[in-house]
Amino acid sequence: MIQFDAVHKRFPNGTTAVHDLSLEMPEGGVTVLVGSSGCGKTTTLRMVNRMVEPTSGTIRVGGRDVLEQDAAELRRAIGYVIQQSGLFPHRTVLDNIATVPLLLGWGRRKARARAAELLETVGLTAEAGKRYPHQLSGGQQQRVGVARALAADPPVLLMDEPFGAVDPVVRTQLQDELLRLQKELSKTIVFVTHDVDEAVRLGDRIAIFRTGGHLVQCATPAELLARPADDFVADFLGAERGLKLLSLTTLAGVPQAPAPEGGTWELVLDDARKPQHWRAQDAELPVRPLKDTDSLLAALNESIASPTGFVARVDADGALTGVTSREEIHEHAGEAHSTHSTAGAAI
Ligand SMILES: Nc1ncnc2c1ncn2[C@@H]1O[C@H](COP(=O)(O)OP(=O)(O)OP(=O)(O)O)[C@@H](O)[C@H]1O
Repeated sequence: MIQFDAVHKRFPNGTTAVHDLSLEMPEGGVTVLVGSSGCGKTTTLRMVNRMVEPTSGTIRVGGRDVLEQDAAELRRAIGYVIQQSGLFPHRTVLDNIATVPLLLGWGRRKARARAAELLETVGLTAEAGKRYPHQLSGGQQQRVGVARALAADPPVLLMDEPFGAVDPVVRTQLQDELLRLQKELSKTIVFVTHDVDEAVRLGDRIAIFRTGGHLVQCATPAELLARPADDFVADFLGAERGLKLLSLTTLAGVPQAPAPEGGTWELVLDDARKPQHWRAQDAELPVRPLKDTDSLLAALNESIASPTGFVARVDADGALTGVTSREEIHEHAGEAHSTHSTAGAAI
């Protein structure tokens, strides 16, 4: 969908922001651009909709060279979300969302109806639509930014650190929302972030840049974590690279057994067989039951916190299906790691 072919960007002051970039961003997927500050992520993103023009090389969107298209038209066909949401302060939320449809000549009624529909899609109430941007929280403003970018249903979305300015809890919620929306909409998304965890969570592919606008590696999150191309990538991914890899593997294939009885600690269930807590003679400790869709990393974490080393496993309704031991989780964690590390090694 988006193709960079030998793209260079040198600013008039002599700074090379992007160096000989060849990269394909697949249709319907999320490509995350990461790297340290000043490595050319934003410049790369902004060349897609011609907010920055390349010095040389070709960028194609949907097979068409962006330089051969009218810049304003191109921009209207590409959604753009930035960190500070970029909303117009003197327009209501609903009118902000309706901006591009109005520019496209949809007519006020149709544009507003579309905006109202999108408010709901991004989890905001109709009442929020009547407010002005400053009357919303930072997280809500970011949701409006996403709704505005989606308004004309563009096939491509460019997102430049869209969740960089909100606290970690809201950030996780916004990431979840984006993943949910993406399942429905399958947009081609280019997403810039500094945060490796965010990249691993959201990316179908991750492109890592280093200073001077050099692309070092572009791969799926699992490939990248298991087989970083060089020390720069390994350092960038951090010392917990192995643990991050476990966040990509689910508990589904890990066996479970009936909860043990008669030991020091007992798993207490309610009438619906939902785990409540671990109980000993004169102590109670919390339990965090896990579903098959939870990650091996969450399981490892819970097995360390559990007084018995057992993780309680539940079905979709939260009822106990069995337990898994710390040893079993360790063994599967090791296997998951070696599978990812050796997969493709023979290619
Ligand atoms: N308009 C400009 N004129 C001159 N130099 C620029 C311009 N825009 C960006 N640069 C330089 O180009 C390089 C890449 O900038 P860019 O904003 O693309 O990096 P980035 O990876 O997005 O950084 P950050 O993560 O800090 O946002 C930097 O050295 C920056 O100072």
